[in-house]
Amino acid sequence: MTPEAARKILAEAELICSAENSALAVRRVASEITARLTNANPLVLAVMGGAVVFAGQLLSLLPFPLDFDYLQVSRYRDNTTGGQLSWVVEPSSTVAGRCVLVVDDILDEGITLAEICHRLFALGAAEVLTAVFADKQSDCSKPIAADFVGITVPDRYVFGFGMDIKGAWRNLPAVYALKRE
Ligand SMILES: O=P(O)(O)OC[C@H]1O[C@H](OP(=O)(O)OP(=O)(O)O)[C@H](O)[C@@H]1O
Ligand SMILES: Nc1nc2[nH]cnc2c(=O)[nH]1
Repeated sequence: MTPEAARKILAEAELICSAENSALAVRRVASEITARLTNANPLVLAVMGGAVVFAGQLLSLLPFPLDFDYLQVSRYRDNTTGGQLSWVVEPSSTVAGRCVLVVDDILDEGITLAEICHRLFALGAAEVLTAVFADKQSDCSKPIAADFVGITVPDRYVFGFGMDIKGAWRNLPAVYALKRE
């Protein structure tokens, strides 16, 4: 996408969650995770690339021992609707016997997070917990619910705070919804 096209998309978009409220949501999630996992020595796995902002901010707010690694799956690529899930990077650290905390930007249909949890249990994880920055409201039932949720977003395509629109605007500190067609 050209820089001009990216700027036009942002200019026409609707603010869903300000930078201030996004930061507050991360702090609240960090407190909830701390209360639950202080003594668990978890392996925190960020789902790249969408989790980059959430995971980065969250990690610095977790005041207990943990290991960090990442995995990568892709289902949307440059589209605004999901397709076939493909594994780009499998978890490389040893997950067997570990308490694993999966961190992702958004839970939409839930297919991505459900597949990741399934894979981690297959690799022998003792416990798998999930944290998403945004949970999308939906009338359809999802195959998984996240253990920790930052904000709820409407059933529209959203971007910012790690979430992209055709590769652009992961770097925004706030969350926006794409202009309605
Ligand atoms: O709940 P679902 O409907 O399965 O969608 C959620 C997934 O979609 C996005 O990933 P995407 O495939 O766009 O990859 P990305 O992280 O590279 O943007 C997002 O980062 C979540 O992992
Ligand atoms: N950027 C982005 N990625 C998604 N993956 C699943 N739903 C969404 C969404 O609304 N925005």
